[in-house]
Amino acid sequence: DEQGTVATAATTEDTEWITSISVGTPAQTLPMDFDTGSSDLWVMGASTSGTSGHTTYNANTSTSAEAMSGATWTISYGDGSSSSGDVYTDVVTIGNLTVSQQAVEVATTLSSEFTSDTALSGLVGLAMSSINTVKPTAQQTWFDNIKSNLASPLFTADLKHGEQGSYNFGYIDSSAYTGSIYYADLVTSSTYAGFWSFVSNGYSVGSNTTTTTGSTAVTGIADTGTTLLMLPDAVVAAYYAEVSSAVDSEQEGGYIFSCDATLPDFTFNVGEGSITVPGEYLNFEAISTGSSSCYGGLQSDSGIGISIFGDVALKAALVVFDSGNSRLGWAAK
Ligand SMILES: O=C(CN1CCCCC1)Nc1ccc2c(c1)OCO2
Repeated sequence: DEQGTVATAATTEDTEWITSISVGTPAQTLPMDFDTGSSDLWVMGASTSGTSGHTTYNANTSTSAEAMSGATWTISYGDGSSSSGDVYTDVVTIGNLTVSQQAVEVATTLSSEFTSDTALSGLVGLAMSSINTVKPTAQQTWFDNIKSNLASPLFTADLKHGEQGSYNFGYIDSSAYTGSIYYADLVTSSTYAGFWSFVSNGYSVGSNTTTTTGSTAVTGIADTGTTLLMLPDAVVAAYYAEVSSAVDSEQEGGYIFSCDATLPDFTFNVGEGSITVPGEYLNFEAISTGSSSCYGGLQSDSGIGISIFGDVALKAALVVFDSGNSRLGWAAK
């Protein structure tokens, strides 16, 4: 009945959270992006071009590494980034929990988004193994491999605004949240199968004084690998209608507003309850260094096909990825 916890820390502007894992024997420590929106654990290889400045994984120096002959993988993400390569199995330890034969996908090709992001060595996919990209045989995620050893078949994400957070495996830390955990069942329809997906049946803009509420039902995914909160046009327009300086900028590819604007809170329903994202989380960053125009943390999901509750929303909550009960839990903190 194992339990584990691992610290995670955001890069500048809360753009991505980096979490260290150990791979191989002797252990190679790698800074990774834990991504509940995908299901491949991949690492930059020591001999891969474009990895200078990165910490990389060398299967040749790991006595526990074994090549998975004939296996390959290739993945592309919603932001247009991509990577591909071959596959080994090796020992992978996260927060003192060890999977002895984890599929470790080694990148031999990397898009520029990854070669230029020297903060990370790869990704730990934490969505369902059904969407793992390894061929000819899809591989299990690290979580699916460790799950049966855990006290409870779940993990939690506790990302924080501008400070260190944590991922816990096998238990819910009762001191990490306030009030109740509100649960929503996973959505199993084809578009959402494979993701930590749920339906939010309403939202409101602003704190309890002036609020506009909407009954738009939003079906989205809890995605630690996506920075922003990406919701349907109608919801996003209703939010920015309360921000007098906001405009939907073609040039910037989304809503921008005056950096000194006081932004309203954004509240979305989950099950019997709701989660409130503080207005300050919805000012993502200046559109350029020193600019007085800022880019919104809430943007439209048009063109994506699904709504995404990314880090802007996740850091307002303790989020429970409850595999055992096929549900997602959200609690204030
Ligand atoms: O691509 C991602 C997340 N992805 C996680 C792995 C690292 C690279 C970024 N999110 C995303 C998903 C849909 C999108 C989008 C971004 O921009 C427009 O549509």
